[in-house]
Amino acid sequence: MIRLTADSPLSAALDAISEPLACSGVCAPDAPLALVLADDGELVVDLADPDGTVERLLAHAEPAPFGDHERTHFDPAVRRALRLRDRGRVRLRGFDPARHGVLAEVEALLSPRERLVAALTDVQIYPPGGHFVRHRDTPRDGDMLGTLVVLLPLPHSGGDLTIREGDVTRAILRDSSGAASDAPIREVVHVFEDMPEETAGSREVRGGEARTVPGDSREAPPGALRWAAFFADVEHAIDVVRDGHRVVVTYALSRSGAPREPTDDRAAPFREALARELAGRELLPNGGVLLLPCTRRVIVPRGSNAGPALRDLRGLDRELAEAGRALGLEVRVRQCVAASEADAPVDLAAVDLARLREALAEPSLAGLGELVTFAEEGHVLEYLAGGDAVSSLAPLLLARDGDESVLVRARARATLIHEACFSADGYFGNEHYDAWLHALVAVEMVIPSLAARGLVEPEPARRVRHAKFGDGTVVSEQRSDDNLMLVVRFDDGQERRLLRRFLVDL
Ligand SMILES: O=C(O)CCC(=O)C(=O)O
Ligand SMILES: [Fe+2]
Repeated sequence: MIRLTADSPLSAALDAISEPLACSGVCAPDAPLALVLADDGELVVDLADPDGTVERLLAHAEPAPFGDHERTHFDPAVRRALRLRDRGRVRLRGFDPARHGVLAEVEALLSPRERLVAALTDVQIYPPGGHFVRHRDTPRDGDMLGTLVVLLPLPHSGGDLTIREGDVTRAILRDSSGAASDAPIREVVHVFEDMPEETAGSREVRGGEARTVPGDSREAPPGALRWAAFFADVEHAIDVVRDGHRVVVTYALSRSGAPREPTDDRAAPFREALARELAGRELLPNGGVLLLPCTRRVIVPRGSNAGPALRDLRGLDRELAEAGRALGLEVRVRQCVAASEADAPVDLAAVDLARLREALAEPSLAGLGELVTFAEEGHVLEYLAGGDAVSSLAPLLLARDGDESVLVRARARATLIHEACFSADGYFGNEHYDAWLHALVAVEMVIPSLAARGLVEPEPARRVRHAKFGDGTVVSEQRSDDNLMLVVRFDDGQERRLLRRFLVDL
């Protein structure tokens, strides 16, 4: 197994591509805002009477829980918020993610090849002191890709929605205190993983790569809606609300099955580097498999026997897989296990090996069973304690000897399959999960040998002479008992099998 590190052209090309994680924007409602309840009228969002609005909402609310493994808990230290009792059946009048073009924006960034659908899942009210600690959203099913949060225009301060990736935390949805006053009404900010902190969450866009929705750039009126969308596996948190009530409507964003044409060629630098490598002689000369650890997790059903497919890859990972296919390579997905993120030191005492063993025994993770032993022997723990900069066990665990190369990816957001097993500061979904797991995967690209790539020089023809048959070209050599025989195609067109000693080299 070979590790292609950051100084290799492929790894360098990969790491130079920035990965979008989230986007946020502002848009105007197209009707007076109201939450339409399933069978009990509607809750009007009255901008002239925010207190009355909140009071009406609270009358229909219940405490919001969070999920911890197979249990659902209420604990204000983790999540202090209320939610509408009718939440799954509520409709928001005045805004629709598809109608307002928000869905199209999110697709362009987070799901370039597949249309998304947005399902309203929750209406949450954070009172003063309300918050939600760092967590990832519990997948509702294998199609869930991200979360869209729409902030209702009710005055409050604090309660920023922040995302964290690697060691960078940024606000993607801020309180309404004046923030929207000079915002163009339809401008959308794309948040890239390596976007400098000072531009994050502001309206500045990153040179060339972020797009602004065409259209008017009027001042945002006071009733504008601010929204943010992010991958569901991105860690996020709601800071403490200082004053007022923060009210958000959240939508699950799921893959719809309908294809979409990508609007940008994000993977181009990698595809071009790979094309150059395939034309050269260094990469897997005897053929083999190139492994790219993914940055986004995929969602697999617990207990399923089928591993993830290409379609299950998210964001840039999918684009990279398609880049391999565009070059004619066979591309597959391999499940793997990797360490917790390097910047989040693992509390070794908190590691629950029994849980890890249980997770790895999942049929969908078949083949990873030996890792249980690996973990039990303490290797995983040693590795985690080492805080390897690559933050991935992938290079250690994925590859078979000999015919495989692992591309080391600086931003492989490698996390244990069942990160609850290893997370020192907890993993909290919105509800408990009982059927779906986040899993780390790698893209496998089958690299043909140099010969199959047409890069092997044909052996120069070997000419011989026979006293009777004249000159000919050696086709093959055969050993018969102790005699060396040559098969020769003579210039008269006949092939003959003759003892070596009756032939002279020319
Ligand atoms: O309140 C928000 O902005 C997001 C809420 C959230 O993270 C969740 O419901 O999982
Ligand atoms: Fe969340």
